[in-house]
Amino acid sequence: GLSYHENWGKAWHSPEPRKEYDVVIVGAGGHGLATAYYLAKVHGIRNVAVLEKGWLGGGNTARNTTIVRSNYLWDESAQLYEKAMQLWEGLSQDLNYNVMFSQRGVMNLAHNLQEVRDTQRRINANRYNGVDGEWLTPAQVKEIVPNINLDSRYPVLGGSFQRRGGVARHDAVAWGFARAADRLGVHIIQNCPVTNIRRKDGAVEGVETGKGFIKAKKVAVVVAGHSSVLADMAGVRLPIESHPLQALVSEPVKPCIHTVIMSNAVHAYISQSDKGDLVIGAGIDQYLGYGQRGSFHSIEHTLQAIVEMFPSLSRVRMNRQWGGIVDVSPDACPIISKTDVKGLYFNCGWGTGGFKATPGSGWVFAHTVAHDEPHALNKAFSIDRFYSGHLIDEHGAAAVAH
Ligand SMILES: Cc1cc2nc3c(=O)[nH]c(=O)nc-3n(C[C@H](O)[C@H](O)[C@H](O)COP(=O)(O)OP(=O)(O)OC[C@H]3O[C@@H](n4cnc5c(N)ncnc54)[C@H](O)[C@@H]3O)c2cc1C
Ligand SMILES: CSCC(=O)[O-]
Repeated sequence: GLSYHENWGKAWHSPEPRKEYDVVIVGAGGHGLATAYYLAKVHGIRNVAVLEKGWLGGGNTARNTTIVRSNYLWDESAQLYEKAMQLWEGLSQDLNYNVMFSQRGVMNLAHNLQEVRDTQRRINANRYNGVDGEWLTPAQVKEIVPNINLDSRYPVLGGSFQRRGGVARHDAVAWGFARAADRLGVHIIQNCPVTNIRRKDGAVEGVETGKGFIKAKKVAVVVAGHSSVLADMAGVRLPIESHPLQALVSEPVKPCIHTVIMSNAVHAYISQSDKGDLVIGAGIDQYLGYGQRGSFHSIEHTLQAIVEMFPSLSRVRMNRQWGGIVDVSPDACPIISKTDVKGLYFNCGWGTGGFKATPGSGWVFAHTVAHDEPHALNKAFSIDRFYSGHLIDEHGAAAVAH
């Protein structure tokens, strides 16, 4: 370990890898770091290494628009995301690190009769699962969002509102989980790409990395957009497509958006950061790619949609645009699962919406790795569903259609 002075101010150590660990987690994004934390805290498994090819929290965890909600349609999804929501509500205290979770509400707009019916159905389904949600009339939408244009080419006929939803500081989530896991003895090893997953007699043996071979009884892969790359190393087939997903922020302006507003039909969503930037996003670029960038037409389409809903923002300057690589599954639901290789587990397929699940994803994945069996909350999200056909289609709740 480091002396007090060496360690002073460091949130986590940077150890050299041991030759062997009980569990190796590939990917130090929010989900991987949360998995390590809950393995150590809940299951007492501390001989764990999180291997990260770049810097911790540098992937989608650092690149997302930070929306947190749990108002998904199907029981399996609503219960999993609601577990995450409940963990969010105590996360800063648990990690002793302010993740800046701001429950300012999340609004999903309806622009035609079908969306009205689908949205009201989802609110009722949410209530069965103990997920808060209410229907807003257009007047109620306007009361919460005074500068919205209700009468654009896509008239606002109402919307759902989840008041417990909101936003969080994405970097702080990664830093909080990393610091807490480190203090429980987890090794977080950055600049350590996994280049192969070694197997023997149908079981995982360990991983080859930029820092040499590391033996492990269990390997848990949480690499989001690179999931297919890692799966290929282990001969595992995943029904995952990797697409660019872009977002952008404006110059800081005075507080004018006090909640999160999402529209599937107009195809954009917006919130305002504590610094005053308007945080804007939409759907994926339709081509497959591993570049953390996207096409200009996606940004243009998104801004047209935003100006359609908020004409008053038409002269605000955009400051930054970026992209991530999202791992989209056929039913817009995650795969949190054992595989046919003994001791090898995958947690992926979160697509455009996994940040909101971060604590819940880590919590159930840690259980799955510790017990070699899924928790009741992720049992339905096994890779086998793509063989059995028991999909859980959440494209409608994915906020901005993939
Ligand atoms: C622009 C954008 C906006 C989004 N907005 C939202 C939102 O508002 N709300 C929401 O819920 N979700 C949102 N998402 C989705 C969300 O960001 C992701 O689902 C979630 O962050 C995935 O977390 P993760 O830890 O699994 O992945 P990541 O944070 O990407 O972590 C995976 C890590 O694995 C590492 N890795 C990859 N290959 C290797 C290797 N071979 N060896 C070692 N390490 C490796 C990567 O470097 C990376 O650090 C958005 C995504 C993007 C891109
Ligand atoms: C990128 S979309 C965010 C969400 O799913 O709420």
